[in-house]
Amino acid sequence: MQKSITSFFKKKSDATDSPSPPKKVPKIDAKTELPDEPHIKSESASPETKPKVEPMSVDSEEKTSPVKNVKKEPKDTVDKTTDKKVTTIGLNSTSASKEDAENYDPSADSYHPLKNAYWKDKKVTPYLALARTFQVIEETKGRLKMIDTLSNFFCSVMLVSPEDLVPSVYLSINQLAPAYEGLELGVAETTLMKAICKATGRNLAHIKSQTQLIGDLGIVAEQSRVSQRMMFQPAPLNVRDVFRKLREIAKISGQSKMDLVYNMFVACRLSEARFFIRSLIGKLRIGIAEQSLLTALAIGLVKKNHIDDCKASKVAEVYKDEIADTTLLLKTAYCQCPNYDIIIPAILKYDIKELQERCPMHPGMPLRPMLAQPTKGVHEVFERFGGMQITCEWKYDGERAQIHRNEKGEISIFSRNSENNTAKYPDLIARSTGLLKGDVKSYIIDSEIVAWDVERKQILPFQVLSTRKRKNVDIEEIKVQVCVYIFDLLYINGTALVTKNLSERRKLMLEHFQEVEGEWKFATALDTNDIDEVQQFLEESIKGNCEGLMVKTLDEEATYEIAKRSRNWLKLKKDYLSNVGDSLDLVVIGGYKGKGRRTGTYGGFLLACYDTENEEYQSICKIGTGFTDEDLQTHSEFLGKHVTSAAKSYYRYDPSLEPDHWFEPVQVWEVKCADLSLSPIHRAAIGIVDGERGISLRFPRFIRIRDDKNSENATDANQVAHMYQSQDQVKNNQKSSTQMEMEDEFY
Ligand SMILES: Nc1ncnc2c1ncn2[C@@H]1O[C@H](COP(=O)(O)OP(=O)(O)OP(=O)(O)O)[C@@H](O)[C@H]1O
Ligand SMILES: [Mg+2]
Ligand SMILES: [Mg+2]
Repeated sequence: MQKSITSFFKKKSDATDSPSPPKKVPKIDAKTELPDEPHIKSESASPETKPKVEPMSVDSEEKTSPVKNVKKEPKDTVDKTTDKKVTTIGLNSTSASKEDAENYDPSADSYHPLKNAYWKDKKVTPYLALARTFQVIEETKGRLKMIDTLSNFFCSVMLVSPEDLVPSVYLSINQLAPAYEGLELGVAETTLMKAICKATGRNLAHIKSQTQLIGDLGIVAEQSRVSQRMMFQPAPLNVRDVFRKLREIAKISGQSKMDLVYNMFVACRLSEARFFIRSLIGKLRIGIAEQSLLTALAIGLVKKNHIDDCKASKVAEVYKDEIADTTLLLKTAYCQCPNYDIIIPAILKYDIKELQERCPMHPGMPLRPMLAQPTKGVHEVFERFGGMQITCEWKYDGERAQIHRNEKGEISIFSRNSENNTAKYPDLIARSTGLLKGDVKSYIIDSEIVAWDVERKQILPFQVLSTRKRKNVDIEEIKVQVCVYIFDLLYINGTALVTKNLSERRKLMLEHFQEVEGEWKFATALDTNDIDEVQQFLEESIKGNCEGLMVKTLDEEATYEIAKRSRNWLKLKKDYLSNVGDSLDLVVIGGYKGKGRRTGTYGGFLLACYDTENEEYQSICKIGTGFTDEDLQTHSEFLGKHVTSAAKSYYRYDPSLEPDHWFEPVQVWEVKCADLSLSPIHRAAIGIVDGERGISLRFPRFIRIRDDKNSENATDANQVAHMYQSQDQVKNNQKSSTQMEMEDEFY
């Protein structure tokens, strides 16, 4: 263990001591070729090395639509706005030419989603059009431009080949199915390298060394294709076939998997090879996150609605309000129905205003959980709720679990993050019928799973739960027993309850379910509006091994707000009521090499919060406290596997903070601090509280890894601003404590 970390540091530190320029992605054009290895000439490759091309199935329409049958478009549809940058398509010509395909550019200002959709005659979206879209997105800096480009492509698909919208969307986020189904590609790089060798006649050592040099097998694959002359060109790929085949590849293994990859790869042209290979590796590298994708879809839809009276590039300005409304409706529907197979046909068929009712929640499909806001004491709770009826529940410190049962009696368990945790809890499934009372066919309950000491009949700390195995759990081998504390009911026997008030939901919960000692319990609750009783209940919750209380409205403003961090659920924690009120969950983006006792591991780290609006990570503090030696070993080993050669374009930081190594945004840590202050260096929440200064944490301390949160669920910039503003000293005199800011020293 120790050895591998030391050698990792040695290798990496060599690289950092004599910095080499960041690996650049070479621009590809038809003339770019990798230098041929001396013993292989691709054009005169021997018959053995020459790929045997087995073209994949071709859409029948493509085979049978002879150019002469394609109707000429009337001349009066000429798009006067089209400039030279984009090839005008299908206006005077009878069909899309090779050039149309190769020059396809949905980022051009003059792009017209209908006229520039060069595949409109065939109504089947070429994979090359999608690959070209990815290619221009990869070269685009700004997020808005990126979204706009994607929306242009989506709009074209909506107009001319709507059947391809679902596969296009999945391919854009590199998913094969809804995230909660957990169908993943992740083909090993060596398997892909072998397929590339076989298809291009290059040898493995060459492909490996090029990949090391360039840092991206996708680019290497593309360059290898460029220099390869084929005996005959297989039929062009299209989006729906590629998607279908990728799903197939994910489900099979061994030689047939390898063959399928090979058959697809030989049919790739130009940048198709790059993105096809990247899809298989599982990293598309174009940075389209879920929220950007939903926005792009919404804009695409508005562009489609106004295709006749507005140039695509102007739609964003002219129909600003409609875009905002559409985006909100789409994102809201996605929170209760995170499934593009359902949402996309619905947006194509119905008015967007009907989306929510057309895509209802149902068991088996996770919904985004309602979240709570922090408070710093009982007084703040009463200030907020005034005379409203409230209830206090113990706040259990385990793992959030949304437990679903569908009509067929199948149970699924989802994490806070909508990940499918069903395989982690076969014990819960085995005992799930004990919970039912009366006639229950389907349900969705909201709960917290905690580790349970069977002998002492008491709750165990979170740390114990986190040692439980995650995958392929065998019920006989379970060491950590769990008890589920149920606190809400969201769906029962075919009816969604989210629009009902908590008191009603709770009544139904008590009616349909029963407690089983040490297995299923209702969260301990107290309905009271007496401040002393709340205080006392808080003390009791701590004695009962809980973190504090959740205080919730019962009858007024008491619906279940999907995906919202609601003011109607307040957290009241005992542990750090003092100044900050809550811990933060932050993303590790960089590491500083340790000195002295910490030599050989990282000694400190750079942390960031996530700004959901700009989709960027903003530095918030350096941290070097709270780690055991073992923690540092574990972190260094894990993060060492996620080092990147440069900061991501979506990291915001001051150059003075430059760490020894940058990391991919792959891990979230829970961190406590003494307080938050304005900072001239850090960028968290910049522009929200102060135009030029961000916010940083003073005396940050590592608490634990948050495996149940992904980087985009990290504490958001708005939450940071809110936490800063609600500190007593800020509220009292609104003055910053910049001078007090200190950097931790790492030893
Ligand atoms: N009675 C309860 N009602 C609601 N949530 C509860 C209850 N008991 C425990 N919890 C847990 O408390 C969480 C809310 O507080 P917590 O500080 O743990 O949030 P978190 O997971 O860190 O997320 P965030 O900080 O984003 O709110 C819920 O997500 C749930 O997992
Ligand atoms: Mg928690
Ligand atoms: Mg928290």
